[in-house]
Amino acid sequence: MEVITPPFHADLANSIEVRGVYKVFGDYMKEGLKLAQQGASKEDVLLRTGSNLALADVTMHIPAAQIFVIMGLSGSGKSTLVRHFNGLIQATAGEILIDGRNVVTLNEEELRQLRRNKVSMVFQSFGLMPHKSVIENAAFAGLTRGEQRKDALAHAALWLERVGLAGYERHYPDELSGGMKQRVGLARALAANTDILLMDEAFSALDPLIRADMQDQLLELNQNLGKTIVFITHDLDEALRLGASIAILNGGRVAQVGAPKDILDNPADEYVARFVERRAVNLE
Ligand SMILES: Nc1ncnc2c1ncn2[C@@H]1O[C@H](COP(=O)(O)OP(=O)(O)OP(=O)(O)O)[C@@H](O)[C@H]1O
Repeated sequence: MEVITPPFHADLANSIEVRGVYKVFGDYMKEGLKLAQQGASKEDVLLRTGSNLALADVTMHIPAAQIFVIMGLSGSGKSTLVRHFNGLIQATAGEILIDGRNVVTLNEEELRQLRRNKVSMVFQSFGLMPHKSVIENAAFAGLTRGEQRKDALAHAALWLERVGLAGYERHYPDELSGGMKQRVGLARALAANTDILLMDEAFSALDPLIRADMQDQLLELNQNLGKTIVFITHDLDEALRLGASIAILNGGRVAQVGAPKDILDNPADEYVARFVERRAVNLE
C-alpha cells in the first residue's frame, strides 16, 4: 500500500504547534466537549456528563531546539498533552502540527514512522521490553529502522555508557533498579537520535547526583545538537534549570506559558503563584 506523506514545511521544522486541543475521556465525549467549549471546568464536565475533561482549549507554540517544560498538579493533563504529540492519544478536537503536519490526521503507519524517525519518548514507567536485554532495548529504534545490527548495537552501547550503564548491556530490565531502568529508557530515546524528544517525568526515579548529571547531559544535548525537548516535571528547581519556557496546566487548561523569569515575577493567577512562591526571588 502506498503511504502518502503530507507536505513538509521547512520553516516549521522541529517545532510543535498546539491549536485548540481538547481531550475528553468517557462515554459522553461530544457533550463533554460542548460544555468545555462553552468554558465549563473539569469538575463541571464530570458532574454533568460523567466524562473526564483532560485537556481544554490548549494552544501553545513549542519552538524548535528549545527545552520546553510542562508543569501542573497531578491530573492537570501533562501526560495526556504530551502523548498527543506522538499520536499515542487522539485529540477530541484541535490540531497538533509537527513540521507543519497535523499529527491528528496521520494514519497508523504514518504515526509509526513519526515515532521511529521524528519523535521519541522517555516514559515515567520506563516502557522497557522485559524479554530483551538492556542493549537490545537501547538499540530498539535503530534495529526497527533497519540499521545494520552491529551499528545499531554499537551506537546504543555509546549511549548506555553516557548514562552510566557500561557493563550492563547483557542484563535484563528486571535485574536493574528503578533509576537504572529509567536510564535505559533515556539511552533508548537518545540512541533513536530523533529531532524531538518527549520526556515524561524522565528523571523522577534517579538519585540526586545522577539526576543533576542527566540534567547537564540534556542541556548539552540541546545546546550541541539543537534537539527540541518537551520535559514534564513536578520539580520546580529542575524546571527552572532546564526550561527556556515553562507551561503550567490547571485542570486541563493552560494557566500560563512563559520564560522562567516571567513566571516567577508575574504569575498569571493564584494557582501559578502557588507553584512558584518558594522561588519568588529574581533569577539571574
Ligand atoms: N485513559 C484514560 N481514561 C480516562 N481518563 C484518563 C485517561 N488518561 C488520563 N485520564 C484523565 O485525564 C486527566 C489528566 O491525566 P494526566 O495523566 O494527563 O495528568 P498528569 O498531569 O500527567 O498527572 P500526573 O502528574 O499524576 O502524571 C486526569 O483526570 C486523568 O484521570
